[in-house]
Amino acid sequence: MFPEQNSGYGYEDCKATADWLLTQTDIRPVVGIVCGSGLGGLADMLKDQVVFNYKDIPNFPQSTVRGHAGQLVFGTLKGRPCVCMQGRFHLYEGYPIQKITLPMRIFKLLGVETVMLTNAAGGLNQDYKVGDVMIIKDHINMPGFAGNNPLAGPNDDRFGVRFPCMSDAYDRELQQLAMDVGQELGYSDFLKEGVYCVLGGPSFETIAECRMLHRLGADAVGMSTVHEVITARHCGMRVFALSLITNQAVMDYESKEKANHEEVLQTGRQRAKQLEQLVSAMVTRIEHSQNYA
Ligand SMILES: O=P(O)(O)O[C@@H]1C[C@H](O)[C@@H](CO)O1
Ligand SMILES: Nc1nc2[nH]cnc2c(=O)[nH]1
Repeated sequence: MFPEQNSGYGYEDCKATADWLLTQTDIRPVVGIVCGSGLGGLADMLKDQVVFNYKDIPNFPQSTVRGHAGQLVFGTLKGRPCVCMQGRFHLYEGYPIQKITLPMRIFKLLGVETVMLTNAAGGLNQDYKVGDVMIIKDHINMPGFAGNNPLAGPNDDRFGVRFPCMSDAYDRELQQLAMDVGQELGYSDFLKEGVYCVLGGPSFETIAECRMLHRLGADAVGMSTVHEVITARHCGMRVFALSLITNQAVMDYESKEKANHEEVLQTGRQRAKQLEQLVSAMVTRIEHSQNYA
């Protein structure tokens, strides 16, 4: 279950991949962006792009899900050097959890300081509507309750400590920045803040499961992000994450609604432009160790 040395996920493997990427481009990213299902258009915001197919990057997994293009895009966003994953990996694709999160460690070794993650999620909070954008303030890691945590196994201190704190996983300044920027852009009507719960997928939830998750304090449910957040925090990157509420979780036996991936992708397309505006405006205002003004 745990990665052995030479498993392909260790420090040396991540370093080899990061070093290889750094020989292929002069861009030295300080922001890393992860595109959720149907949100790959975020990568199109980058200027002066250098694009790698995942299949050409040593050690990198392959995207297998529709709506996840499988490209790593380097470029600049309003002058800030960025790297963007156009396609992420999920537990249900069959990858070991350490492989799903490997890109976070590669981000770190590329010099990334801030990670911005996006996902598509089902809304559990009855005040949420399809198309709302939920700024994630906290998470519930259901697979983690069963021991499925990306940090399980030997700890490599070069990345971080054995027992990282998660009560500050989601950077509060960045949450506030998102709210401020969202307000300036006129997005207040569809901006929310809430708790994201990750499940393993790929099946969507039953009605009883949705009711249970809601009672436990989750506002939205999905199949990603949390493993990446844990790994990113472990190695000391700042984290911002948001969910696009692509569908309403079915909570009622009378409902005719059925969760489906088509609706997820369709909602992504409808909100794409506003999400691009929000993320790009935030990127220009995040402070980094170097000044790009
Ligand atoms: O990568 P994300 O979390 O955005 O993808 C969600 C979860 C499933 O992969 C898919 C279901 O439609 O969207
Ligand atoms: N688990 C889960 N993931 C999603 N991704 C987008 N919508 C949903 C949903 O309703 N449930």
